[in-house]
Amino acid sequence: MERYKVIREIGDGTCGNVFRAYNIETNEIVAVKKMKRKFYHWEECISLREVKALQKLNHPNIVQLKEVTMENHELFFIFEHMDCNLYDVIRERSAPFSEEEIRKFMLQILQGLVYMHNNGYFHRDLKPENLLVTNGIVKIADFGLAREVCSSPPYTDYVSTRWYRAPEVLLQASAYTPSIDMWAIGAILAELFTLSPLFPGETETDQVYKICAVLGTPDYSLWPEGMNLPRSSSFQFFQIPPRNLWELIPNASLEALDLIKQLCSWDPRRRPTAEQALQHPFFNVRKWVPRPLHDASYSKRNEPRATPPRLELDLWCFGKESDDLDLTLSLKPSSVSDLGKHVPEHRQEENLLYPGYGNPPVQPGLWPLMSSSHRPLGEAPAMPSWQQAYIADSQATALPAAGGGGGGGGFPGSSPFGLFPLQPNLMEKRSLAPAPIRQVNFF
Ligand SMILES: Nc1ncnc2c1ncn2[C@@H]1O[C@H](COP(=O)(O)OP(=O)(O)OP(=O)(O)O)[C@@H](O)[C@H]1O
Repeated sequence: MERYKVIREIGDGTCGNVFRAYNIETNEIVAVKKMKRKFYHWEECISLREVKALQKLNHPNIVQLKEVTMENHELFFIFEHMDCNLYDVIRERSAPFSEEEIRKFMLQILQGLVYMHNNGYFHRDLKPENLLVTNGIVKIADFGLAREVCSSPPYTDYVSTRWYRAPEVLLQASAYTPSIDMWAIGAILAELFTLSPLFPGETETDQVYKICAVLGTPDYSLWPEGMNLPRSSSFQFFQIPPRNLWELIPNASLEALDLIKQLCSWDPRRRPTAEQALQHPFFNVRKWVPRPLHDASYSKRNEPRATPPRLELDLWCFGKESDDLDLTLSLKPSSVSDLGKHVPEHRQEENLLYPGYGNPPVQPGLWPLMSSSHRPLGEAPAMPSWQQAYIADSQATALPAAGGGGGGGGFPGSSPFGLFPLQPNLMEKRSLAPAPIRQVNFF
């Protein structure tokens, strides 16, 4: 370790202290993570999950482990240095991120996650603190809890941060899948919009309550397997109707709300995989511009916005011909003029992508939602076969071999997305509160 000179401490985690340091031979700035526990054998060190996972993972959106060193029974990881973590970035914001900024963050995180899941690992502790940022580049860090998908359940040592913990983990499922990472991604996506955590539970029970308060109480139709989890029988589910995500996250587009809703599905099998999430219309926004209506008020761009219209989302237009089977989202405004006021103010070049822009309207604005899975409304996205096999026997089943991305349930050229209708507006509007001082608890 004499090759490194510590500049200052930059992180104090559960497992280690992290320091900004530089290599005195090369002057390279690095992050040194000094593990808190002592190690007595080198074998102990190299069998650590963080080492095993990071040795195998090499991706621009995964923090790079450069070196592992043991000295006087102390273990040091030398990482590429990143400027800050996403929690710091969120905390320092005085105004919400634009959707474009959020899209850029999410794109990178999901790309790292696709790579990781396709290589047979899931993270199990995704949270803003574990997403490191330098000049807009985001990298996934802290693989201390990363699990090989082929390791055998039960997973008794799980200790992920509560606010981002998936319901199946809270309800003590003994086996779970990479979809627990997708739940965390949904919570993080929502937080990027509001700058506040979506499910800030103070205890495990409160955590389930907070989830119910947003998604509504689950039942057999929403999550049949969930009702039989060990803790479900002893657990008093709070009977709470779902909230309208639009009200909770007023600055998010319909596409973003839909992605959050799908990622934060009670049933892990309804959550899109990372690969599927990347195919969601949220990442294709320029292709899915709503058709502007012929409404004079829309052209008055500088006028203050009226109260948002009440919109009802619906799926329709299932034709009988195979070519007609793409899902189409219809906006059903309470009045045409309401919709005109609601239509987002896309920049000129975005509007140009919509064929027929400027034509007199003949029908409400439509977004095709790129589904060729032809599943009925409300059914879970098609589950990749590896995930089915994994759940089927609750035993070790390795993910398909890594590589450019083919495995892990991706559907190049198609997407599993349909929209679940947004819930009725049941509760009062939550304001955009400044990010709270975060207390992160572990069990
Ligand atoms: N490569 C890095 N570059 C810059 N900062 C880093 C780096 N790695 C970690 N940090 C900082 O240190 C903090 C703690 O790091 P890390 O999460 O790896 O430790 P931990 O002990 O495993 O933490 P946790 O309590 O989340 O399990 C991070 O949130 C981040 O702010």
